Formats: sequence, C-alpha cells, structure tokens
Amino acid sequence: MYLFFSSSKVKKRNEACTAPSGAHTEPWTFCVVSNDELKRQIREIVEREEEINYKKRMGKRWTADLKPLRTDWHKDYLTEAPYLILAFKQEYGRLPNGGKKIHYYKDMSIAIACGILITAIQVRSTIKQIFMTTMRKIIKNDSFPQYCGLVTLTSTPLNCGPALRQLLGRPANEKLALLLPIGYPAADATVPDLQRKQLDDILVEFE
Ligand SMILES: N[C@@H](Cc1ccc(O)c(I)c1)C(=O)O
Repeated sequence: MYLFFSSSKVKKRNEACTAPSGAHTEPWTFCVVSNDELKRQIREIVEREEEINYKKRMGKRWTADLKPLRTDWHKDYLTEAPYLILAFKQEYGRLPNGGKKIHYYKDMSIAIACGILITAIQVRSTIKQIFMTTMRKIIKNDSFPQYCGLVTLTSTPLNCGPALRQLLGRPANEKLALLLPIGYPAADATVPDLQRKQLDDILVEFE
C-alpha cells in the first residue's frame, strides 16, 4: 500500500499487499494516520522514549554510532508529515472459529512488505522528478519548480511499540515493526551524505 496525492485527494493503492508471505498468511496491518491530534500523541510517545534512549538507555557506543546521521530525540517530522504509516507485524492471526492461526516467517514477510512499500514511494518520487526535470528543459524555464516527489524515512521507534499499539486500538497480536512518515520534503530539507558500499563489496558471483 502506498499513498499519493492528486490535487487534494489521497489515493490509496495496494502495493505492500502484493508481498509474498509465509504460507500466504499476510501477517501485517498498516495504519495510516493523518489525524493531527493522533500524530501529536504519537510524537509525544516517541519523543518521550527516544529522549531516554539517547540520554541513558542505549549507552555511549549507540549514540556514537548514530552521530554521523545527526538524529536525536526530537521528532518534528511526526507532526509535520501529512501521513504516518505504522506497519504492524501480526504475531498470529485469527481463525473463523476464534482460535489462533499460526503465522509463518513473520519477520521476513513484514520486511518484504515494507520494502515493497518503500520502493513504491521512491519509484513514484523518481518518476515525478524525471517528469519535472524534463518539463524544465522543454519549457526552458528554470523557475519551473524543482519538484521532488514523496519521500519517507524508515523510522524505528525504540520501546514505543506497546504504547503506540494501544493508542491506535490495535490488538495484542500486533507488534509495531516500522513507522514511515510520508510527505514532500521541505524546501530547506537536508540529507546526510552517506556513501554506499561498492558493488564488489556486496556481490559474490559464482559463474
Ligand atoms: N530509533 C532512533 C534511533 C536510530 C535512528 C537511526 C538509526 O539508524 C538507528 I540503528 C537508530 C531514532 O529514530 O532516533
């Protein structure tokens, strides 16, 4: 599932729901939050826990490893982004008779589904960027907006899962896996200049 905006309307599409899953049990629930008050409460919960994580819970090594990313416990994006998607992994499902339905390979399944979701957001963003760059060239007008498509952040709030699950009224079999803020980047947004590993470092071929 991913979201995109056409004029003021939001359209929802089932991209993540095309993911494969263990025994085709589809062990996931995606909560899409656009309500301002809920977003405020989510931010409050996340910032409260992350402040403890950064200040004492996680220790010096953790904060040192994160330093290059320049993250901290302030999570403005949780109230600024128009949409938050909270991806929940279902530890088990329910049978028609109310009994427990076993979910297989839940971690892989939710990871694949979120990967497809993030890819769908990025592809859409890339298509829009190509379109707008082409338009700038065609009409030979640099004042044409340097348009950037939808973006997201793979946010992994620590120790907030149960509180966020309860806030959204989700059942106990659901465990928060990922929180994706979705929206257009601010005009003055910056990103860390992260270097990628070389192909030779990550690919081993056996021909
Ligand atoms: N979840 C925290 C910290 C964090 C952030 C990025 C990251 O790659 C890792 I590992 C941890 C936060 O959102 O700040």
